[in-house]
Amino acid sequence: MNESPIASVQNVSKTYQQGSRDVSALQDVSLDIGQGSFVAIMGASGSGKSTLMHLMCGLTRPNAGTVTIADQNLADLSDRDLTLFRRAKIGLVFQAFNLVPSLTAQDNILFPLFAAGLDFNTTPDPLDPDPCNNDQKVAKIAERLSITDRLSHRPDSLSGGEQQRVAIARSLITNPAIIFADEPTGSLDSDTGQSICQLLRELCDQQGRTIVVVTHEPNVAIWADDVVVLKDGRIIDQFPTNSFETPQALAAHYQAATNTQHGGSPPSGTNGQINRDGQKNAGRNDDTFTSKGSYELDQPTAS
Ligand SMILES: Nc1ncnc2c1ncn2[C@@H]1O[C@H](COP(=O)(O)OP(=O)(O)OP(=O)(O)O)[C@@H](O)[C@H]1O
Repeated sequence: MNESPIASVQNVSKTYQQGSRDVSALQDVSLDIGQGSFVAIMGASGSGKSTLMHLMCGLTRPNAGTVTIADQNLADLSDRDLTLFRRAKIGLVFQAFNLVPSLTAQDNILFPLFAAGLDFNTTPDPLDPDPCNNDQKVAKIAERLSITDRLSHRPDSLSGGEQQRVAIARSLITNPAIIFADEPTGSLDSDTGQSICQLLRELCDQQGRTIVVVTHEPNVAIWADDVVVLKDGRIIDQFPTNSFETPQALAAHYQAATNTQHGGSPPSGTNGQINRDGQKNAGRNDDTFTSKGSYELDQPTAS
């Protein structure tokens, strides 16, 4: 990684309070994500994937360690400023799409722009070399995502794949520094899921987008550049996907990593940005928290 990472997690630990018990979700995790890379975070249920993603999104704060996104240490932001930062700099994509049912696709896509206090009708997007107003911006993104003819439709008249494309368009509208996708194909059939993966890959390759995907699925992870494996709140392995020709081969390596106490064989091609540690049992024992689609969404509840 030649330049400073777009996302940096350093020695981060997160413990949840559950009644009188402490539940350790992450232990001394360090991870750097380079600008323009596509990273998949894998791990069994309860391994800490969503917690790590929430920390990087600023949806929750660590008990120890630092999270830096686009050169901003999130600990230096008040809750309000953190919300504003998240709206402007971070794109979120969810398994359940989380579109507002009463809004058209066009208005769903535009929503984060207004939530972030941006308006390309009055102030051109400084990050876009081709100045355009709000509608032109939506049109441009929609064309890239092949949803131009769906913009006037509400979510209930869109297929699952189209809804996820709208959700990805929504995540792009503010030109975020990084896009986080939590099980983005989890509600889709396998072919549609693969087309969404291909789209994410193209956004990375063609537009230099930085993409972090949380997934259980090797056939999603194989589209990434690198896979980070969590087990019991620790990173136990990190490997580039180009060593694997098929999702099955990737799955075999992943299984080997998670079945051994300290992870799989030393990852080839790692860049020293990942700390790998042994395991510590955290266990999953809380049902007050749902990792899928339960985030603070910065958008209105459907009426
Ligand atoms: N709000 C919370 N309160 C108490 N414990 C929590 C809370 N959130 C997560 N945990 C616990 O932290 C650990 C990590 O949870 P996390 O949701 O990050 O795992 P995950 O890998 O994303 O799981 P899944 O794949 O099932 O979504 C688990 O033991 C979980 O029970």
